[in-house]
Amino acid sequence: MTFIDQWQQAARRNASSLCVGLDPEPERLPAPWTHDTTRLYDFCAAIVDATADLVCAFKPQIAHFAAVGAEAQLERLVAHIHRNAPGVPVILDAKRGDIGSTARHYAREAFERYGADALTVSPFMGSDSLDPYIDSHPDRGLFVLCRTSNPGSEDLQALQLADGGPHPHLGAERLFERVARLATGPWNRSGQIGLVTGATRPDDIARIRAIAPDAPLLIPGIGAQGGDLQATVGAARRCFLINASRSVLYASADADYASAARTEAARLRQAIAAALPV
Ligand SMILES: O=c1ccn([C@@H]2O[C@H](COP(=O)(O)O)[C@@H](O)[C@H]2O)c(=O)[nH]1
Repeated sequence: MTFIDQWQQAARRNASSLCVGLDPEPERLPAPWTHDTTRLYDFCAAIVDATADLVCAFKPQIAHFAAVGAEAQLERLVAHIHRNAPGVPVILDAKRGDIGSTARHYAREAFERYGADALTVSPFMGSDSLDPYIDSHPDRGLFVLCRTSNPGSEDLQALQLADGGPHPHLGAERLFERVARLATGPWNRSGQIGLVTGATRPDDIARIRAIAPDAPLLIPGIGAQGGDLQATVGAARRCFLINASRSVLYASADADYASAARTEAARLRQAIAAALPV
């Protein structure tokens, strides 16, 4: 089954557009695990078990594991998701971007070593940096960074392009608009490409939706980053995954962290549904 089919089935089954991000911070683990880097798996697996019926995807962030030498825990965690939350896809957030044999190794790492169903990638090196993923794993998803949620996304992504783009009379195309057009157009040979666009800029989500009416949008920035849920959902309209990491993982700092994560995930799932246009 392709990534998009799997994700859409999970979204329907759980009536959810919520993606829970798994970004474990050793110093924020509940006692007695605080600072214990051997407990990332245990912490995240409990979050998965508490929220599996409330989400359309999980998004582990690779750096949170690799930085402390916990790659084996990430492998176990993805296997745990596939076993305990069957059909819920795993989006590995690694923001890879390279060419040729290096990109082929990144594809093997994400899809074979970790068993991810989709991967986040950078478009900076152009179409041939995506080809190795598509050629080796055409059924897996790729989420291309388009308009990211951080303040620095303004530095490059908002720049107007000197060639103007396809409709210069409407204003010069901006870099993120070009990424949206190319990544979901000619670069999308597998039909499994989506875009990452931050909830901190709902107007630009609306612009991206106009360029790519059917593209899956992975939207971080709700919760800890303060994105406006109502405006975000109104702009994306359909075919999106709203990611929340810290606001779910650390809903409680105490032993009840998993049930608190469930309460927050249920609240978010409901708030997303309530914000959908009728
Ligand atoms: O534009 C982007 C792209 C990726 N991220 C990642 O999403 C989560 C957000 O975590 P929160 O705790 O919900 O803020 C994190 O893994 C980021 O690396 C993003 O925030 N913005």
